[in-house]
Amino acid sequence: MNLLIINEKEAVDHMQLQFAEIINLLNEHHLLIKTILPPTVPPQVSAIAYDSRKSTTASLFFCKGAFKPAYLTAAQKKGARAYMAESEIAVGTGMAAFIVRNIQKAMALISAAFYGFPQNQLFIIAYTGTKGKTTSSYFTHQVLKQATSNQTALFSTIDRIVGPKPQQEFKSHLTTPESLDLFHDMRVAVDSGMTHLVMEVSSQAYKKNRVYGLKFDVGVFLNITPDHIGPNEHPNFADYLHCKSQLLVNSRICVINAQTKHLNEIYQVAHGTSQPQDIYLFARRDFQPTAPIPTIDFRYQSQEADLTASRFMLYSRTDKARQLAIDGQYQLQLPGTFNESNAVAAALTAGLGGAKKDEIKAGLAKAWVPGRMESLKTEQHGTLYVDYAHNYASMKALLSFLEGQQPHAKVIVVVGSPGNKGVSRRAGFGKALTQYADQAFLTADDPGFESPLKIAQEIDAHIDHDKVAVTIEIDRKKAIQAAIASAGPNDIVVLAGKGDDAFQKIKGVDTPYPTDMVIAKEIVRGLQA
Ligand SMILES: CC(=O)N[C@H]1[C@@H](OP(=O)(O)OP(=O)(O)OC[C@H]2O[C@@H](n3ccc(=O)[nH]c3=O)[C@H](O)[C@@H]2O)O[C@H](CO)[C@@H](O)[C@@H]1O[C@H](C)C(=O)N[C@@H](C)C(=O)N[C@H](CCC(=O)O)C(=O)O
Ligand SMILES: Nc1ncnc2c1ncn2[C@@H]1O[C@H](COP(=O)(O)OP(=O)(O)OP(=O)(O)O)[C@@H](O)[C@H]1O
Repeated sequence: MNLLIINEKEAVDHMQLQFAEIINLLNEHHLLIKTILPPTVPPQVSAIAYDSRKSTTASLFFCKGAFKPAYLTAAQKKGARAYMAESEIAVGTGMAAFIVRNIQKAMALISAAFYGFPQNQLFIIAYTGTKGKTTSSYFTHQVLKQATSNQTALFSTIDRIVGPKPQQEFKSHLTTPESLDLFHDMRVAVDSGMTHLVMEVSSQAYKKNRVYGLKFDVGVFLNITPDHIGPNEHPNFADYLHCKSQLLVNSRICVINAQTKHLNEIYQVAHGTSQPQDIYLFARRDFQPTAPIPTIDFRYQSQEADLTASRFMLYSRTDKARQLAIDGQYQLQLPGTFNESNAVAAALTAGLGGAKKDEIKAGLAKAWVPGRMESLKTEQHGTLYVDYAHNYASMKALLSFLEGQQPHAKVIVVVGSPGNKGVSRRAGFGKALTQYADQAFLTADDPGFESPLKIAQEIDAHIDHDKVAVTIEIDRKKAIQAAIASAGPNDIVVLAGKGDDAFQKIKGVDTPYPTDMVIAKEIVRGLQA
């Protein structure tokens, strides 16, 4: 954390924004309603902030979201000289003020300008999709890291890597950072010599205008299934799809998984702003669309997939695909047929970013993602998997893959569902468990302000008890202990939903949690002793 502060200082020391530039930018985007410019206030800022706790002298303060006037007062006390908001704020009297139609859009534009439009100095690859964003981003990053001699940044749900030094790696708070943080981190990346950036773009990022005005070199649409629909996220599926599709509107080159649901709608969105020669589609070799779809550029075929690795072939099918020269056999140490699809997306985007076939092969062969399909083989209690599967689609993909690999194994799953979001996941877990599990331990997973017991009971209500033996154990560690203890040597134990998370979100507090894998290893050691 310390180094980020040092970098922040290095990065922002030379930054300044004139009020005239702010006004021009806001006017260009029809966002400015009114300015208040007291003659006593110097007409420029040398810092920007949206959090009073981080506000500094001579700064511009953005009043957004669940804002309280006390935050502006706090910022002013620290030397903020201007604020931007959607309406005038009485406690800001005496400060310069920019009243705007949409504070989130305005903040994104001003942040990009303040940090000197760092995006123009980066080749940016962005992923969206209900599932696979993090995995594909890690795959792509690991390939490009080698291909660019460690000059590729990564902004993912798990980590942000803003420079080549080990100290320039931080845990993420959001999948896609707030716009100000995003442009700040891009600036640091550019100043640290980064030439490429791989990032995840969530649907919320578009909903909340965190990436407003940002153009990507390559935008990838992986897949979409109902998720993130609820009071704090999207009102309905149409809104979710609309927000996700915006990535393609804002990308110079679009890459689309042709097996995604709503393919034709998604392709039309891409086609609205990109010519067909800039749109690449990929699908499995045996994929047979049930309705006419645009030409598929790449096909891939699984050659060998087991519980620890997979090998697949990639074939170009069009002239533009052939030009990338990435046909061939690839190997992954991450199991799961769905990961082949993520790897194809990574191979394509890395190729578009300048990586050569051999570099892609070498990068993918070594690629690894924290908390995604991590396995632990035990002597007496089968094979354990820690995986971030946390909705119906991912749980189905995971469990059907494992069942296909070991049809006779007993499948034991430990899972919970978060509170205050993704409520549809509860029914989804019930359905997937009924389809694929023999035994389920329902437990806590970021219960937030809800009762974890009530959430577990809701999942349970969607399980067919003739097919699955269910135990509710809210203490996650005890649930994992019971699941492992009940597994025989040839069984499969899946610890789902938390991946590499080192906390449980309980009543607004990130409560430290050792991670599923750390707990599993400790339990296995204890059982073997
Ligand atoms: C609903 C939503 O998107 N909320 C986000 C939003 O909150 P907000 O603007 O209301 O901010 P707030 O934290 O309530 O506080 C209000 C304002 O007062 C400021 N403040 C607060 C306290 C103080 O002392 N001083 C002060 O100035 C805050 O910095 C903020 O600017 O802006 C905050 C950062 O500025 C985010 O942390 C917060 O994300 C919440 C926590 C969140 O979890 N969002 C999820 C739904 C999300 O975005 N998820 C997606 C992934 C989903 C997917 O996989 O598709 C993501 O991209 O991460
Ligand atoms: N292409 C895919 N299709 C279906 N399921 C997938 C795919 N890729 C990964 N998964 C499953 O989804 C889980 C989450 O994967 P990943 O973290 O890469 O997705 P994500 O899009 O970043 O998810 P989230 O938005 O929930 O953070 C994995 O642990 C795996 O079980």
